[in-house]
This record gives sequence, C-alpha cells and structure tokens, in this order.
Amino acid sequence: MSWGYGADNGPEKWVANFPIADGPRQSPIDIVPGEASFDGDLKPLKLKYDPSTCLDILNNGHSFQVTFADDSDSSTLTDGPISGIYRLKQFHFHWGASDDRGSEHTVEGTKYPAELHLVHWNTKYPSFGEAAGQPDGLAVVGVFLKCGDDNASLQKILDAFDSIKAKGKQTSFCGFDPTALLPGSLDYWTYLGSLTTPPLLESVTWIVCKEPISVSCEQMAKFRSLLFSAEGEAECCMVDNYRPPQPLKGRSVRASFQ
Ligand SMILES: CN(C)c1nnc([C@H](N)S(N)(=O)=O)s1
Ligand SMILES: [Zn+2]
Repeated sequence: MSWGYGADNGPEKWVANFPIADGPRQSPIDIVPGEASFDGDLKPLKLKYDPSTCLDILNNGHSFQVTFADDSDSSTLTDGPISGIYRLKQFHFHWGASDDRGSEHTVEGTKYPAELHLVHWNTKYPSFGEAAGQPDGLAVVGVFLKCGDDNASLQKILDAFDSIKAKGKQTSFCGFDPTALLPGSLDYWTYLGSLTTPPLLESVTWIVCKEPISVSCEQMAKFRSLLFSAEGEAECCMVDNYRPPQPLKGRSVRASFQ
C-alpha cells in the first residue's frame, strides 16, 4: 500500500518506508513567535511570477497541484533568507475535514483550515529532482488560509475542480498569477526543514508568511469535494491531507519582522 493520510498509511506509518521521517530537520513544525529570533539581515521576499508559465492542474491523489514551466527564470523566488535564484515548480494546498484543522505548520498550537505551499528549486542545480536531494535545494513559501471573505483569486482554481475530482485527473490551467494568492504583508518566519510528504527529503528552506489570506467557508467546502480515490474506486474524500508538527530538535526559527 502506498503512503497516504489514512489510519493504515498515514503520517505515523511513513517512517517504515521513509526512515528520514524521524530525521533532525523534519517539517512541518509548530511556530512559537515568542521563541523566534528577529534577524535584521533577512531580506524581503522577492517573488516574480509570470502567469504564462502556468501549465496545468492535477489531482495527484494526495492534494491538487498547479504546475509551472520551469525551463527558464520566468517565475522565481529570490532574496528573503535564500541566496541565488529559485524557480517555481508548482503550488498545492493541505486542508482539513473541518475548519478547525488542515494547516501543516501551526502557530503556538493554532491550526488554520488550510495552507498553501509554493515550491521552488535552486537553479544552482540542473533540475528539481537534483535539487530535491540537496540541503539547500528547495524553498517552499507557506501561506495560511483563514475563514472569512470569499477569495476571488482562489475561486479561479476551485472552478477547475470539476475536471480533476478523482486521483490522476489533469486539465490545462493557464494564465494564473500565484502572486494573487499572497497576503498583503510578506513578513515571514524561516527555518531549515523538509518536504512534508514522502520522500520527506531534508532539502527545504521553509518561508512561512505570518499573515493569512482569506477563504470563505463555501470555498473550503469545495476543497473537500476532491477525492483521494481514482475513478472506479470507492470514493474517498480528499480531506485531512496534512502532516502534524514534528520535533524542532534544536533548530532555530528566525523572523523577518519585529
Ligand atoms: C516533488 N514535489 C514538487 C513535491 N514533493 N513533495 C511535496 C510536498 N507536498 S511539500 N508539502 O511541498 O513538502 S512537493
Ligand atoms: Zn505541501
């Protein structure tokens, strides 16, 4: 059975096939603002995305992802806590079965109903796959979603869900600007961690925005209409696709703001 989020193949079971699950720099973590140290050397995030690099939207059986063309420096992350140029590869979300949970990172124990991840790879390496195996290979920007006003930018993504309801379904999706999903303030916490799904590679510089973006309760319900299961299989709602916080193991969390 492959990994997932169920009782038999969920986060507590991943260590059997992916021993790094118990490694020294696993993600996500619980962020405690009072224990984060302000670092004045941290630069503002610089995110430059080209909507024409948006390719498609896919239900991969764990989440849905919007994939970008990463054969040029059209959509990049620079500055912030990183050095060099990181290219946007895809973005995806994690969410709960109800509004009281769903995010992977938590803030002093507070869970948000969902969390957006924008995944970038360091262009000092030849490809995403190569970068994913390096300690400075990836940079993921995390944005919390909070229930409130309707999010018009997010709605464009949700409108494509009927075409990707089941695992393996994919449809073209272009002209989307992920900048529209960023909060007004790009204040962030940053720490060294890992992918939060197998293979759990410890190659991620995490950049978690302090300010959430809004999503309406109806929009959250639309997330929950996706399926973990493929067409023809017993239907299983795609919900609670988040890994809980992992031990900090001595790591420091820095804040870009005071
Ligand atoms: C291969 N890629 C892009 C990814 N592999 N694992 C990912 C995880 N969903 S996360 N949450 O970004 O670490 S993203
Ligand atoms: Zn993720």
